Amino acid sequence: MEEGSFLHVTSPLVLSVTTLIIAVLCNNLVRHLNNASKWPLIINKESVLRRLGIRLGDIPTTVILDSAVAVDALVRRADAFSDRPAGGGATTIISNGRLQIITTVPYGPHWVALRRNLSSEAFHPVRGLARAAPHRARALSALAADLAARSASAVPVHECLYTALFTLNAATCFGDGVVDGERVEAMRAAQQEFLRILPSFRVFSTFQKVAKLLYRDRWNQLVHCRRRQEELYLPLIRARQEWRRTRAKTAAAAATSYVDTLLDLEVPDGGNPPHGRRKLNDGEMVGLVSEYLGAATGTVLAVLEWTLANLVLRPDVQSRLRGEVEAAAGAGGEASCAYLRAVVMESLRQHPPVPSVQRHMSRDVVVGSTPVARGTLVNFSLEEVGRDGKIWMSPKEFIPDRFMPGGEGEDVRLTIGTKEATKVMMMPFGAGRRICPGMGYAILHIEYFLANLITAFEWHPFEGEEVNLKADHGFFTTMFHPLQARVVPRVRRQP
Ligand code: HEM
Repeated sequence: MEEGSFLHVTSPLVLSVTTLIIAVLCNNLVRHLNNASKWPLIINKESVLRRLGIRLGDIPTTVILDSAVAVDALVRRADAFSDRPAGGGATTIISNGRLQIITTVPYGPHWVALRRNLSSEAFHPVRGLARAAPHRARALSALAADLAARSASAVPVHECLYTALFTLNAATCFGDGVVDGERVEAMRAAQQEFLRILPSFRVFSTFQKVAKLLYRDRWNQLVHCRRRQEELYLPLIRARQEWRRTRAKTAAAAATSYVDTLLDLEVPDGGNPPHGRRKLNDGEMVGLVSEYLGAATGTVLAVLEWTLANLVLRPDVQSRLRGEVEAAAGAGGEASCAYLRAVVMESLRQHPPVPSVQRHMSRDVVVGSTPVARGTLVNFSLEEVGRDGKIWMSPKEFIPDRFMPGGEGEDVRLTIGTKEATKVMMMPFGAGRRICPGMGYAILHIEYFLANLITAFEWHPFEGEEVNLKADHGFFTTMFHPLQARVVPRVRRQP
């Protein structure tokens, strides 16, 4: 928890000038010392700045670990807890706040338009999710072939899942027929690199001019990443536009892609008269596409990898799950897969890929019994809620049965609105107005891939490769030691 660093307690004008001077001096000093020294580099800008009390990008933060307090704030007092910090995403940073994506846009009509478009248009149960079924089937069959081809050695599960999920999300994003394999691979590499370095761009979210001066290399890297995304995404957006124009008659039968919905969308123009609407511009489209590909791939991938790792460690859970899925398939898909859902819930409880959610206070509030000043960031830990020993029995153990009838988590729901807010034991998708709009899409894909991967293959530890559940807290929480497994194709019995 960072409390009121130097940058937040002095008048902004004095501060900017002082910081600018310190920044230039510090830059020169560090360069001089590093050039003069014949020893390996021991001084860096961060350490010098921190000693001077300057932490660019830091905002005073209050951390909330208690689920009841979190729900009270996020759900019951949503009016005060609806915004994330301004300038918190690459698109917003690079455009100096002019361009917004769903994650960063302040609560209001622009947010409503962007969010409704994703959850009600792109993820419409029939137009979006159901019509994307062929994309899902293709991605699964390519993944199964990839796993089978590698089954003689330790399978790098993360890598295989990444390729399959990114290809699937690129198809649901840009639509059928406009993305070829080579371009998907280039986009995957660019997006993976972008997410890897994204947390380091936080320094630009406050005092951007000073930060740009101090971290010029990092700024250039950010600009380079965005250019690369524009080079890759804009031609596909144009191709889809053209495809829609020429294939207008048959287009009604095709799946609605996210880009289709963005091309149709009109957002408030924020001008005068107040009710004017406008189309999205190129910068906004690139930002929204990047948000979609990043969120839809990284989260689902993390959940699948954590779940498979736990199944490798727990052959008993694995064979029970396989038995349930095969029985349901044998019954023509009529039977429900309660245990499958329980396994996914247990994985989300223990390993939420997004470990915390943030809200930025636009006025003074009290959270629990803690007064929180305007301008503060409130950080709600989702990880702590799911692992709270006061709520869960043996919280560190992987026990899907806790979500089965009679278990302590039997009634737990993931959608947390006012009705469900009485019994909140986990909230991996957040809560309140800004709860994740991709929940349905994510659960559909996690269960689809898990059910198929578990019936097509047996999952074992690979000799000499320990399954280690240590977490890597990057942009998403993933496995610090990516899963390497022995994946054995199963010979399915003929019905
Ligand atoms: C297992 C999968 C996923 C998990 C655990 C997850 C988790 C989260 C969490 C915790 C938040 C913040 C909620 C809050 O502040 O209260 C969030 C927001 C968001 N998620 Fe997800 N997510 C997942 C999948 C997806 C998918 C598939 C998409 C689709 C593109 C997506 C798009 C978004 C967006 C756009 C937001 C910002 C919503 C807003 O500010 O209104 N997520 N997600």
